[in-house]
Amino acid sequence: MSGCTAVSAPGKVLLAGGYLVLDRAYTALVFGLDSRIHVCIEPIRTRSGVTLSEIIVKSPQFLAAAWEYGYRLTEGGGGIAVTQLRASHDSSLDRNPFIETALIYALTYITATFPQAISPASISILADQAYYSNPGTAPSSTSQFLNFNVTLADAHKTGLGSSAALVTSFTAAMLSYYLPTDKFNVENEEGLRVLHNLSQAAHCAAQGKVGSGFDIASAVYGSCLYRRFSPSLLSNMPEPGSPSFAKKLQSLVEGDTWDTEIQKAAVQMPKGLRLIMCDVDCGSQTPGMVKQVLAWRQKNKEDADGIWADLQTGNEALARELTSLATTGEQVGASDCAKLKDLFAKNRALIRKMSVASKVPIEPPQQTALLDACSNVSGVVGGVVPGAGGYDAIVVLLEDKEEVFEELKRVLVAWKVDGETDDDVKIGKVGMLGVREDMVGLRREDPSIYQQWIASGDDSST
Ligand SMILES: Nc1ncnc2c1ncn2[C@@H]1O[C@H](COP(=O)(O)OP(=O)(O)O)[C@@H](O)[C@H]1O
Ligand SMILES: C[C@@](O)(CCOP(=O)(O)OP(=O)(O)O)CC(=O)O
Repeated sequence: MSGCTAVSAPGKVLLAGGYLVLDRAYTALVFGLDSRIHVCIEPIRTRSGVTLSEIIVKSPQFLAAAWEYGYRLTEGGGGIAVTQLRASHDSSLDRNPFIETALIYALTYITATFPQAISPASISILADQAYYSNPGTAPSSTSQFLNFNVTLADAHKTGLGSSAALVTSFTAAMLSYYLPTDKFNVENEEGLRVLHNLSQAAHCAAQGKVGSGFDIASAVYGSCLYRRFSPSLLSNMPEPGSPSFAKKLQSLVEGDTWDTEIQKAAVQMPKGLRLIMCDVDCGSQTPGMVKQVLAWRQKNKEDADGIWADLQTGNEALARELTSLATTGEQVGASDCAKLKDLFAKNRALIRKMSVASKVPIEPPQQTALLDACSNVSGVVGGVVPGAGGYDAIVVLLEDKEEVFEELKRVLVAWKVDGETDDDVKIGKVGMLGVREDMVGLRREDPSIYQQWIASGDDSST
């Protein structure tokens, strides 16, 4: 595994501050998770010694998940352009916009910062199980990763932020591989700042929209209190390939115009507590929730400002209480959690107020019933619908004890919704995801953990 560079980035859960975080006047509490997306990059090895001018990207846990790119420096400072290559004449092009955009942005930044002829490379992506609910199979008893036996399009995502973790670890792996450590190092603050800014730019470009970016922030920095960057920073970026794109990207990424605020110390997990994520199977999903909430807010400024201000106060109090319990360093038990319980209940009431007023099912009645049932389990502190809310997930804070975990699991496994609901949405099975919070963001990995996955990455056919 010599010449290999490997990193991983965590998934996320937005415990508090959904919708508010879209506006710089408010903040959000985001927890990184212990489910990670790993990226390993190495020189392309060929038996014949032929050198290919290609970057090959593979996601070997999925069927037919390989993307090959040719690359060239464009004229007029437009940066690096990539062309996806077909595996054979008759095969169709299966594009992966997140990989393609991260590749263009990373190569453009690399060549602008440290001009060089980009050497061919092979990149492997490996995701921890919890990102997808498809049952995987282990290729061997020692493998940390599973084969999902489906294509990426058929994989069922659990909403942990796979594209943000992917873009962040892909970008970090590329920059670490092609740049000398005095130009980029994930182990120092400046390296993380560059990684954050470049990953935000690439992720927004791939998504075709500028979101709050909390998912990229937690992929880079781990759990934190997050205040977003001004959206105008990215909405004014030119298209890749257009004149001076490379210089503009470099000065955007390295410049001091970023106003993101990351407070790591303000979000902590007390000793003796943990988070659990639950995936809810449901018959329908509500598209455009963000659009609808923001449209309602614009038309009902006064009502919305009141709810937003109360939620912000509650969210800050929640962060303060978690941090204050954590900083004692003492084991926290049920008797220490009365204030936390109260804060969860108050925040949920405000979210329901927002939900009813905007007519957007952020915490719909089906989720209220489920969260109430979870909150009644002895040892559970509270739960909320994370992020944008809706029908498909909940996050629960509980005492980190086997018996609490088992009792919660029993309630969830048996969960079914009886009776009619106004919106005709039935939530089905509720599953616990094998994840918990993790404070650590992007980190280097030992490439030997991928050995059995990337041995097949050798391009021995050429
Ligand atoms: N393991 C993976 N390998 C390659 N691409 C991936 C992988 N996981 C996610 N992606 C990319 O990210 C996209 C999913 O992103 P998105 O819809 O934003 O979901 P999420 O909410 O999980 O970020 C996929 O369509 C694919 O392009
Ligand atoms: C509404 C939001 O503030 C939070 C959405 O959080 P989710 O965790 O629900 O997001 P997805 O992973 O994109 O589904 C929008 C934002 O901050 O961009």
